[in-house]
Amino acid sequence: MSGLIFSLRASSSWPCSRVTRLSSLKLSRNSSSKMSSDAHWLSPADREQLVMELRASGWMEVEDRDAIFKELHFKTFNQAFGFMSRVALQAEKMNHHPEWFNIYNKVQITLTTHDCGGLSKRDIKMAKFIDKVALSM
Ligand SMILES: C[C@H](O)[C@H](O)[C@H]1CNC2=NC(N)=NC(=O)C2=N1
Repeated sequence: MSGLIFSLRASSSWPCSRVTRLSSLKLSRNSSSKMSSDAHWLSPADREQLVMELRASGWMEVEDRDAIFKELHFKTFNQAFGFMSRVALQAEKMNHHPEWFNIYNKVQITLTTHDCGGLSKRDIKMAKFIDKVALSM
């Protein structure tokens, strides 16, 4: 994927400042009764392993956010929109929605879990689903 829209950090360092992470931890701890476990923040070890696996298929860490980003290119707008339709149905099924932007045959996707303010298992699951659908188009 060439021509990324903004600079990304393919970094192995921890993406959030400790203060940011502590405040989000308080957030997730306060609302944990409402959130299922897969919407909780990934542990540092899980995050490192799971994000490393996704990097292999073109996902990158977003600068200054605990989020992952990927730009997908399709042959036509119809293919891109068909891809987005399938992902949209999965997003509704999972109650986990991407932040995305479509320009003709390109789809830019950012995944993060708003309820916990960072990456959770839901983002990993959605990223793997996105890769599977993209390969089938
Ligand atoms: C109220 C609703 O269930 C929540 O806002 C869901 C909807 N979709 C979501 N999508 C994402 N990416 N993160 C969330 O935390 C999230 N929460």
